[in-house]
Amino acid sequence: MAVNYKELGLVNSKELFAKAVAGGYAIPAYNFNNLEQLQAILQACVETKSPVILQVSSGARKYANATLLRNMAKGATEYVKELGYEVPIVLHLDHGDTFEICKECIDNGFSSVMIDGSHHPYEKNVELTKQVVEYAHKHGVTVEGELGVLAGVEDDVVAEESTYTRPEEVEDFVKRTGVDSLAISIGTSHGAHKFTPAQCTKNADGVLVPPPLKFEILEEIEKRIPGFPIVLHGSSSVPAEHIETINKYGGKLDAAVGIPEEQLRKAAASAVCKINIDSDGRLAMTAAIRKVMAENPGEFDPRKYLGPARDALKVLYMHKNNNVLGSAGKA
Ligand SMILES: O=C(CO)COP(=O)(O)O
Ligand SMILES: O=C[C@H](O)COP(=O)(O)O
Ligand SMILES: [Zn+2]
Ligand SMILES: [Zn+2]
Repeated sequence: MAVNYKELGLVNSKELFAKAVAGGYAIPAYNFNNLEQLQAILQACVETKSPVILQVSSGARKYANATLLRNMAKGATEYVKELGYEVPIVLHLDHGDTFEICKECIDNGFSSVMIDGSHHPYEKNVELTKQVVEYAHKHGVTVEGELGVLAGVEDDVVAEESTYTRPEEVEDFVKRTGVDSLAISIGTSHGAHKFTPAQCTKNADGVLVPPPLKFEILEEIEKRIPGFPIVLHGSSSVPAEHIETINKYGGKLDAAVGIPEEQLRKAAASAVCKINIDSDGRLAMTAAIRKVMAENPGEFDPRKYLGPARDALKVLYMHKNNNVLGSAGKA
């Protein structure tokens, strides 16, 4: 039996995006796969009074099970009330790649889906996206499409190099598909290894600074579809402190450089109204777990390392909402 998102207390992204574009901030889209990640996201968003998009990838769906996920989302809407502030929650499919997976999510309580047809030729992308939009809109579900390909790994697909979004395509794509938001490629990429040190320069403090995002492409896109909600994937900043902690306690993560927060702030102030962050959370969790494991080798109660991991995640998400995305206080 199909379950509509409204029965779970969720909202779609329509109104949140309109406010975010007008207000010059971005809604956080944080990926989750388990209980601790969900708790951290919700606690952080309630404390900062930020709307939130809970993102689930195909891999996360396989990992967590559709029935459990649906009930976790329902639990999320009740949990935030218990925490004392009812922030709006969107349950979003991240990188859906077929009509079938989008339909399955829509029928299982998701309030928003991404159909990522960007790996197909343009006309096929239009056709696939339009098919998803037609089904989704019948159920009040909002749809994110994508033009341009990000480098990095997404759901087991590895793109060696990015292909920037072609501004001359966006107007036609948005008109013909009816999508509610558009993910673009302007130099971000998925994963922790976005840039090699060789691609970066060192600033006065010795910090590696990667080449800037292609803001000129974003500006050109905004000119062609003014006020239309734009989404930025691959927006982890890869904090050096987490890399250092991971490596200090037995890990081996070399040469990981992400998107500087300054650039994300600039993007959030524009028509970019959804910023996707997953890798930073993975790093914060892993750093906390490695530290506990190394300092307490006799520990075998998962709560003793997942608890600190959850706390570290919460600190990270509060920082993003307060200082990077500008979403704090907007719920
Ligand atoms: O875009 C993402 C999820 O769709 C996540 O990007 P990061 O790997 O930079 O966190
Ligand atoms: O786009 C990629 C997201 O970070 C999700 O990653 P995943 O497919 O490993 O769950
Ligand atoms: Zn893609
Ligand atoms: Zn992504």
